Amino acid sequence: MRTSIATVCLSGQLAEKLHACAEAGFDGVEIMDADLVAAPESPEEIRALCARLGLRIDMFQPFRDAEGVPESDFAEVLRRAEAKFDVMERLGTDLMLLCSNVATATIGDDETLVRQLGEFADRAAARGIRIAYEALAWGRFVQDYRHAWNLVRRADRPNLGVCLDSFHILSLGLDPSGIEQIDAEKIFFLQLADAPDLDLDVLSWSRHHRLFPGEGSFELPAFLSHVLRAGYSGPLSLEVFNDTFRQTDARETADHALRSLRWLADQTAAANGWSEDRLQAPQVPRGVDFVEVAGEDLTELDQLLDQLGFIFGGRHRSKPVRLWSRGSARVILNEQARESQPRVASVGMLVDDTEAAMHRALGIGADEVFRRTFAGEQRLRGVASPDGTQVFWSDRPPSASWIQEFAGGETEHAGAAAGGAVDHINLGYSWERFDAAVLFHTSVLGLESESTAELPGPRGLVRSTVMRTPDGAVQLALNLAPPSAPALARHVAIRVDDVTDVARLARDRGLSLLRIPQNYYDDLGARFDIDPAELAELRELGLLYDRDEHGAFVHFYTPTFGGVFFEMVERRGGYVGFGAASTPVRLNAQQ
Ligand SMILES: O=C(O)c1ccc(O)c(O)c1
Ligand SMILES: [Mg+2]
Repeated sequence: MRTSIATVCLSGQLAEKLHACAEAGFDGVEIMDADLVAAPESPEEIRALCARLGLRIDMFQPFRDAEGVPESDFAEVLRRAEAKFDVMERLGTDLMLLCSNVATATIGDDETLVRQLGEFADRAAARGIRIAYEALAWGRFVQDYRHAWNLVRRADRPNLGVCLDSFHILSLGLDPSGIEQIDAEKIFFLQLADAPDLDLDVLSWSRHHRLFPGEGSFELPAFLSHVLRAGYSGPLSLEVFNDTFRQTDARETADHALRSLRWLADQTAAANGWSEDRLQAPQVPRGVDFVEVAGEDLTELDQLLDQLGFIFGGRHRSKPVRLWSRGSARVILNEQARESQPRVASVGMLVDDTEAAMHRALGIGADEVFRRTFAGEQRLRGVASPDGTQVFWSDRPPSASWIQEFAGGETEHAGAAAGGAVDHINLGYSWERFDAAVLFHTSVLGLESESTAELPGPRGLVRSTVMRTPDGAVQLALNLAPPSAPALARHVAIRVDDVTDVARLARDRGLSLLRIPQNYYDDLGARFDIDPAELAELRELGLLYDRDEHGAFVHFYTPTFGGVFFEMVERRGGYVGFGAASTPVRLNAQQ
């Protein structure tokens, strides 16, 4: 599989983009005309730079508004084209992307389109250039790839083929299986992009909201399967117009982009039983082994965990690290951190095979992390997620030999007796890293995106996407902070049998829970036909409440310590949500 990427995906000037693509490991690039026009380097210098970086210029793109024009205007189209053929010659690339006409077409009959495409191709042929014709979803007369293919077939020129772009095909809901009817040698190029489900005009959707494969809702492995079954063997190229990636560090985006292609190639190969491009299958986590909070001084968190009924599991024998547990929920407090603010530094995942999990992660392109260990200590293997939070793997069942490294606490039995488990972990991301985080959790951990909600907070809308294992054993909520708001604190939610009990215990031990306004309880009474005694108890303890068709959810939040807080939850019946309705109240209370 050769990999390529359109320069339009990245931020910066053209030369910077090319460096980023090469460093990430792409084989080639599609150079966007506008990027070249704005570059200080000549086409010859860009050509030399690409050669030095080992990047092939796979395509020059796009040429617009050529076909379907009155004959009197077509001479001008050809004059423009010749000027760009000159540029391509200087760049040393022979493939030009021609988009279907969106602006100047006034003639929509196929005879005219075929004749003009043929003439355009003949001019290109005289220069040794090939033309890849792409149906844009908002083209004036040509929007459907099957229409574009039909015109190309009828024009019947050896140097005229089609460019397939997953966005234009899947955004219109076209059946991609027709791709298999296209002659393999006539698929000149393939552009790949994912996108979220949006009810938006297709032009704005395409220009602002495309995503890398694995981050949106298109069925890209199925799409790519059709293209490969058709016999396409050219590069897999990413063309992602996205406001966020245009602003983020080009190096980071290029790495992120290549990971998305590795994921897609692997998924596609797996779906078809092909052995090429296969990675180690993901080790879907069976549960959370531990959550590590790091900070300079975590004594307040020792107190907090004690108030929440966690049992002290001891001190690490060689590091300033302490263990607390409640049922199967284990929290590690690590004071080796350089930064003073407490934060969620790592999450341990229980898997069947840690080596396989590591292999998978490295195959996708994640970066391995190293922790200093001493003789006789278990060396945990793991990788950094896009924002630096580390993910470690532990073998299941929790043989947890690392637990033996802690001494001086209560027995593990005491911790187990307290009862509890990690229900979910809520991770806040800045706007630049959110999509990369979705891809990381999809591709490395094998989690699936569930629902996305937008919740009003005092500093703007917070977008929240739930990702979980198919069996729900690991549930993460990925939250996207509004761009101007401070970083979102992260939290760990612990599921207990009786949250009311835990709240009373915590209060008796001196913990002040997050203060919930009385208006919230008045509103609860309006939203639900709730037993007055129960409502009074919720109000008295400061508990939050939600209900769905399966059951109820009762929960409370602790105050925030630096970048971390805890939530204690009780699920009654088969309640499946996360109490999203009370999130705006929580965000305001935390202000
Ligand atoms: O939005 C556009 O103009 C545009 C240009 C080139 C492409 O390949 C494409 O898919 C869209
Ligand atoms: Mg395209």
